[in-house]
Amino acid sequence: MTALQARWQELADIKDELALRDWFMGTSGNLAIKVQDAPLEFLVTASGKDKRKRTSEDFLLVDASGKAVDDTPLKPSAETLLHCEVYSKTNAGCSLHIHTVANNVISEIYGDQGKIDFKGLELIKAFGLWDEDAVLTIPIIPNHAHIPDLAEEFQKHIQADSGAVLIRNHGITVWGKDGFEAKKLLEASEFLFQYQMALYQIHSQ
Ligand SMILES: CSC[C@@H](O)[C@@H](O)C(=O)COP(=O)(O)O
Ligand SMILES: [Zn+2]
Repeated sequence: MTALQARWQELADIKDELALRDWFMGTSGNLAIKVQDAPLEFLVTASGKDKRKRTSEDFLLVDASGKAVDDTPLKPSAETLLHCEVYSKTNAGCSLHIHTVANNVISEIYGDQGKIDFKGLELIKAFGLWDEDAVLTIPIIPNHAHIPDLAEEFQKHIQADSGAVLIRNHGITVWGKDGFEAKKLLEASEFLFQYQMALYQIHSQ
């Protein structure tokens, strides 16, 4: 199996798992996985597809600028530039972006603060935060419609080889060493958002 085939299968399996959670409503979401460095090439989801279906046209290979490497009628995700920022600034191997009700609601409630902090919750350990008084901060950025502007805003918050950024009333992008790590951060983030939303509802009664 070539590196390309191995990464394709890895990303297709992640896509299926996220689809089972119903995390691709209305064709939203996009996924990427690095295939090689120097020159950088990564697989990214084709734009506008029903990501619950598994087909041979789900992904295409793009370069560091997000352009298709091969001659193909497929269009890279509209948000490919965000994935480009991740791979150009870190050693991450996988980046995932989804829209959920919980991540949208949390991004709106805490959007004016530009971040949300989580403290004293077991699941922040998924981000490597093991100390009792550790705080997980997830930045929240404005949802610029112009993707180069969004990518510019987004890249300011890429400070490590793994992380997460919320885009206000849009969704979340996470990245990690490989598919397993990125999916772990995504699931942990969504747990934390659902928890916070439930708490908010109780407190506002
Ligand atoms: C159809 S709503 C979602 C899109 O506008 C976008 O935010 C998204 O996540 C998916 O776009 P795509 O171009 O399919 O990768
Ligand atoms: Zn999106």
